[in-house]
Amino acid sequence: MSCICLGPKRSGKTHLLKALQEPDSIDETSYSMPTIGTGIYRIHFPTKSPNSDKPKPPPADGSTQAHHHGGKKHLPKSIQILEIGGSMAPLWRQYFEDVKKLIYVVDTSNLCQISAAGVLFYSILTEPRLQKVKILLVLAKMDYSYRQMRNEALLMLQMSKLQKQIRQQVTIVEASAVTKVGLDPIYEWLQWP
Ligand SMILES: Nc1nc2c(ncn2[C@@H]2O[C@H](COP(=O)(O)OP(=O)(O)OP(=O)(O)O)[C@@H](O)[C@H]2O)c(=O)[nH]1
Repeated sequence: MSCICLGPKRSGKTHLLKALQEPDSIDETSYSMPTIGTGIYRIHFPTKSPNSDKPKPPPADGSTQAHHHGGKKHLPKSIQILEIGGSMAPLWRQYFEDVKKLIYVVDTSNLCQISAAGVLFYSILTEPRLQKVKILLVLAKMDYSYRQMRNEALLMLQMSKLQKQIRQQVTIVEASAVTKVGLDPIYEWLQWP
């Protein structure tokens, strides 16, 4: 799978992917079972009609191919993402072959586990097979977190130090599966090659 989603147990991966797949399927009462093993999600990118700012629903045919129109290259309409459960962390590396994009989800509302999340993140960034991979760091559950938590989370992940040492391009997005904050930049990141 060319796009994988990793992160510690209960960090919010399943919730986020479900929200990206079907925004209305998640609210503050939703619960996701721990992922034992892996899960596959097909995410359709919202499209904007020329006369409206409202995203249009995904195409019924589920088509995914990039195509050319009037000489202009169009972006893909959907992407498939493999989520690997946090309980599978010791086995994550079995899934690192042929990965082009990697989403790493951290629970920003739980600073107690963030150092452990950082250690796992570092092991991903130093993995030889992932040196050319584009990385999206999602600071999840932002609806639970107060404003300053973003900076505290990045500090505890030692991001400024890490970014000087690593070769990958890391994009950071604050998101919430409940309020849908951050979903648009994630769609954009996923859609662009
Ligand atoms: N308030 C809030 N709660 C969230 C959000 N995302 C996840 N949660 C809560 O956190 C729980 C765990 O989220 P999951 O998405 O299952 O976590 P996961 O990373 O897939 O966990 P594993 O399957 O163990 O790897 C959910 O059941 C929700 O209760 C969010 O954006 N906001």
